[in-house]
Amino acid sequence: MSAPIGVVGGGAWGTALAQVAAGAGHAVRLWAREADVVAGINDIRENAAFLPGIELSRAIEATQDWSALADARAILIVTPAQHMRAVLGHLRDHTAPLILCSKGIEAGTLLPLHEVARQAVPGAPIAVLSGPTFAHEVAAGLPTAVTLAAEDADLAADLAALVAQPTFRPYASTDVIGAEIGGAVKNVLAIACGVVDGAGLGQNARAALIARGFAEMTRFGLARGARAETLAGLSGLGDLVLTSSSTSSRNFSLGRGIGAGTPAAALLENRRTVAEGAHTAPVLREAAAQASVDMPITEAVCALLEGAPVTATIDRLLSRPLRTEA
Ligand SMILES: NC(=O)C1=CN([C@@H]2O[C@H](COP(=O)(O)OP(=O)(O)OC[C@H]3O[C@@H](n4cnc5c(N)ncnc54)[C@H](O)[C@@H]3O)[C@@H](O)[C@H]2O)C=CC1
Ligand SMILES: O=C(CO)COP(=O)(O)O
Repeated sequence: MSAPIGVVGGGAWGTALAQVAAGAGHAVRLWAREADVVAGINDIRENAAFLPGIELSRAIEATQDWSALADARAILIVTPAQHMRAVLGHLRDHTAPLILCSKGIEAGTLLPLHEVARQAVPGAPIAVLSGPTFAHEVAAGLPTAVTLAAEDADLAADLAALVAQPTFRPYASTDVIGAEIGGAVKNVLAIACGVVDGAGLGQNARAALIARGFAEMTRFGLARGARAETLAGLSGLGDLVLTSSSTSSRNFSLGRGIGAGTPAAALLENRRTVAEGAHTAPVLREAAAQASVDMPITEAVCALLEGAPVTATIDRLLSRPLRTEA
């Protein structure tokens, strides 16, 4: 039997990706933080806390023991973005490729996650997997496609082949920063689209917001070295279209609640699942200011998360001076 695939993170997405890797024929070791998640996967083949209702493959072995990942041929990293550096500290001496599947930018350093991983695990080649992928659909075997990016084109192609299935199609890329920025920014834009929905502003407004949001993503991405075609691909526009129009998105749902009048703080209090956009928004605002990129939608989302009134925030966005579209 060949070496197993490792997965770090027993949330919805880590569990769904473990199911994908098992479906591609691999033994899978899934490191999870919660004892109840480990017991549920090993004993009744279900992650009831984060991915209920999906029967998990017997090829997945859950563990809380880091040494179980020692012989992994590749490790998928699927923790919330702001915990990634701490979690990677446990893998410091690993040399197997790490595939980062989280979406965000590190607070404080403003670093994209592949640079965090490079610092934390200096001997490991780094790749990024990102795209339109609601965990419950992927785990149920419904089809999708993702971007799998690594600076080394051969590594990207090898890792894509490692996890591919007919219903899970990775497209290899060498644009690592592009794949990361799309996923991070779309979560913030999904909150904004949820606000428009919750406030009852209509479908035209949401379409306009998606288009102007994509312009915002593109400005920021290009300033940080991303390629335009990556931003217009699966990990950028593809994921933006998905999450900006569905209540299956935690970020969209958070925005919808805010738009309907519930304070953001109340919606964020005591949640067990992660809405990454709420963590990314203030970091993105700071990174945009540092790069001198105008991101009015991101600023509006930050204001709403900080408790600004919905109507006044939307009025401010709509009363910006008229400008050219380009
Ligand atoms: N759920 C989805 O459909 C998708 C999620 N992602 C990304 O994957 C990443 C993980 O999200 P999900 O699996 O959905 O999470 P989740 O919301 O299902 O579960 C929360 C996760 O956070 C972990 N966690 C909480 N506190 C922690 C700490 N102090 N240290 C380490 N881990 C901690 C929990 O162990 C659990 O794994 C996020 O960056 C998300 O944006 C990406 C694509 C799809
Ligand atoms: O990233 C996702 C789908 O690609 C999941 O979106 P949410 O985190 O908003 O649920």
